[in-house]
Amino acid sequence: MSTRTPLMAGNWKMNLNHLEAIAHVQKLAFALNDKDYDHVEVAVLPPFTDLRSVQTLVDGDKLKIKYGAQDISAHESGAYTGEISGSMLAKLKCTYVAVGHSERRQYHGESDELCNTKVKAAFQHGLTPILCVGEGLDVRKAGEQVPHTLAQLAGGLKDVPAEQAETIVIAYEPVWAIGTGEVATPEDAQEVCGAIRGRLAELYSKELADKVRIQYGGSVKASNVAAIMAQPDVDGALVGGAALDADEFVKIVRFRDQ
Ligand SMILES: O=C(CO)COP(=O)(O)O
Repeated sequence: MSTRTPLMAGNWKMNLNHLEAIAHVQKLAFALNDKDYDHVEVAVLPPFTDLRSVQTLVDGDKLKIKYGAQDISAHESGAYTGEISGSMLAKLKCTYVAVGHSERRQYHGESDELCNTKVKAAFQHGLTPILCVGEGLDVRKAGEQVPHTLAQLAGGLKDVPAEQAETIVIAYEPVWAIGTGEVATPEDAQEVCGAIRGRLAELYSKELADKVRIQYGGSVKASNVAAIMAQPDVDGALVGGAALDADEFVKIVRFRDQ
């Protein structure tokens, strides 16, 4: 029996301004009750411009919802126009930061090397990286999803010490299943999430691998979350579109009831 607490995280992507963010988090806070948090952790990853508003709400009302950013600069500070540093995110009491989301890799050319620097920057500031990995459709069609994803995993974790790596969250997000309505089957998700855990055991130790939470992401909704969560190596979901609907996201958090 796994002792890993599932992490249900909403990646809002470039949606919801800071006023909408407040309304959305208030809806989540109103709908979720203490019991919901007994067996699951809930987090939102809003745009940078929303973080201060979300922090004020979470702090002020002592909410159990955690929050984080969708990206982090590889740099510390200085002349890096448009970048947001780890220390800025830590100052806003972010818990999580997504690193290497496929949309960053695809549209902003982020390499495994850059993701590795960002993972280290996150740890340096006490943030927990959610390292996103996963294959595109061409790789899936060639049957190369496991080696492809494991190479991204190893690249992102290069030279990351065990005491940090054991706290990381890995999000397996097959690119062909993101925003397409095309959800991977629970068996597809398990195949790669299981392989990720196996590689973590090789890179570090079995004990460490057993502690790391591995999320699945890609068209997760209330109607498919339970089957995905039933897989032994899936420890949560990174939810895009469905996280923008508070009622739907609450149902995802309550995956045991679905
Ligand atoms: O990219 C995702 C989460 O990071 C998944 O997005 P969708 O849930 O919209 O497919």
